[in-house]
This record gives sequence, structure tokens and C-alpha cells, in this order.
Amino acid sequence: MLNRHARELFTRLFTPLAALLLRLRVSPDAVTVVGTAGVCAGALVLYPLGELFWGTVAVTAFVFSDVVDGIMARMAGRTGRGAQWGSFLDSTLDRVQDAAVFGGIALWFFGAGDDFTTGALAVACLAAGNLVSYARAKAESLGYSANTGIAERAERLVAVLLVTGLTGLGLPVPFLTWTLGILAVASAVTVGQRIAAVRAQTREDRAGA
Ligand SMILES: CCCCCCCC/C=C\CCCCCCCC(=O)OC[C@H](COP(=O)(O)OP(=O)(O)OC[C@H]1O[C@@H](n2ccc(N)nc2=O)[C@H](O)[C@@H]1O)OC(=O)CCCCCCC/C=C\CCCCCCCC
Ligand SMILES: O=P([O-])([O-])O[C@@H]1[C@@H](O)[C@H](O)[C@@H](O)[C@H](O)[C@@H]1O
Ligand SMILES: [Mg+2]
Ligand SMILES: [Mg+2]
Repeated sequence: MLNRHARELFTRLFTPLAALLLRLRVSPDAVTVVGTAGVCAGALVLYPLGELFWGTVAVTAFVFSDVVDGIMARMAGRTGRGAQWGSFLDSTLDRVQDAAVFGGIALWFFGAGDDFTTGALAVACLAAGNLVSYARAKAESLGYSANTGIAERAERLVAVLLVTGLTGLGLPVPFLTWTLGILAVASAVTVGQRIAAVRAQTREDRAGA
């Protein structure tokens, strides 16, 4: 939902930065890679130290590279094999970022954060979120579309980053526990929605054959 509704606004917001980076001869791939390194550093260094607020600030500062890289690619007129490579790199490194964010939270709560349930729910969000992305990627590899569902990547990130950041500012941990629980369920529902979407398309194909 956010991917469709907020994209235009965020594209307008980040277009000047994308244009500047292109003028400085920075490539979209460099932005993808540096953004991923920044997200991983913020999540895997600061979260396990219990710095939930500053970790979130660092992750948020770098996570928008995922918007900037695409704007740059389109402004540079990337097409054909270049765009396919860019799409592959973008989506694959998104998975690395997701793993770092939920993994970093889990590391804190399994360790000094001492809250097994919250750590386990962070792992559940990571696993279910990966399934969401896999379902779409596999559908697209077969020529179907599965870009649907209540918990796409933007929603997952907004929910986890907002509540983790607020937890770092003093919000009681149970709010984060519940958010992760709801997010894990919403991600599982999204997997179901994507399976249903592909099933409907394959049925239509069979009926038309
Ligand atoms: C100025 C800063 C403002 C900060 C405001 C913060 C408030 C946030 C409030 C709401 C957040 C709403 C988020 C909305 C998301 C934006 C919508 C959007 O665009 O989503 C999708 C994108 C990108 O997806 P994708 O990568 O698929 O698309 P691309 O456009 O990149 O295109 C891909 C194609 O591009 C080509 N290509 C790409 C790369 C490459 N190297 N080469 C290429 O060729 C190729 O053809 C590809 O196919 O973004 C996301 O999904 C990321 C979402 C980020 C959401 C971040 C949420 C953070 C929000 C809140 C955190 C608050 C923390 C506060 C802490 C304090 C707490 C008190
Ligand atoms: O499928 P999902 O995880 O909800 O959402 C995402 C897609 O919207 C995006 O186009 C892709 O670049 C990401 O890697 C990710 O797959
Ligand atoms: Mg991107
Ligand atoms: Mg992406």
C-alpha cells in the first residue's frame, strides 16, 4: 500500500539528492551497496548494544537509499540488462537489510535485553517477511504478479522502526513485543494473499487454455 501511495511523494522528496549524486558520478549500485552497509552497521552494531533509539536513527538514515537508487536508475535511463542487474542487486540486498534489522533486535533481546518472547517474535518477523518477498519473486519469475498484501516491505519497515525507535526512547517493551507479534501475523497473512493471487492467475490461465 505504502509502496504505491507514498512512492510519488518520496520520489519528489529524494529526486534532488538523486540528481546531485548522478552529477557527482555516483552509480545507483554504489548507493544500493552503501545503503545496505549503513543499515547493517546501524542494526548489527547498535541494536545488540541496546541502543534501540540510535540504531533506529542510523537505519532510517540509510534505508531510504532503497528509494534513491531506483530514482537514480530511472533518471540515468538504465534499461535492459543494466536494469535487470540493478533489480537483482536491489532486491537481494533488501533481504540482507531486513535480516540485519530483525536479527539485530533479536540479538539484543536474546542477550542482555533478556526477553525471549520479543527476540523470538523478531525472528518470526524475519522468517515471515522473507517468505513474503520470496512469494513475489517466485511468482514474477514464472510470469505472474504478486505485488499485493497487507504487510509489504515498506509497511514492515515503518512498523518495526517506529516502535523500536520509540522503545529506545522509553516506550515499555511490551508495545514492541505486540507490534512484532502483529507484524509476524500480518506477514503470514500477506504470504497467504500472494499465494491466493497466483492461484487465481494460474486458474485463469488454465481456463483460457
Ligand atoms: C527527508 C527524510 C524524511 C524522513 C521521513 C521519515 C518519516 C517516515 C514516515 C513514513 C514512511 C513512509 C515510507 C514510505 C516508503 C516510500 C514508498 C516507496 O517508494 O517504497 C518503495 C521503495 C523502493 O522500492 P524498490 O527498491 O522496489 O524500488 P526502486 O524505486 O528502487 O526501483 C527498483 C528498480 O530500480 C532499478 N535499480 C535499482 C537499484 C540499482 N542499483 N539499480 C537499478 O537499476 C531497477 O530497475 C529496479 O527494478 O522503498 C522501500 O520500500 C523502502 C521503504 C523505506 C521505509 C522506511 C521507513 C522508515 C520510517 C519510519 C521510521 C521512523 C523512525 C523514527 C525514529 C525515531 C522514533 C521516535
Ligand atoms: O515483496 P516485498 O518484500 O513486500 O517488497 C519489496 C518490493 O516491493 C520491492 O519491489 C523489492 O525491491 C523488495 O526487495 C521487496 O521485495
Ligand atoms: Mg530500491
Ligand atoms: Mg528495494
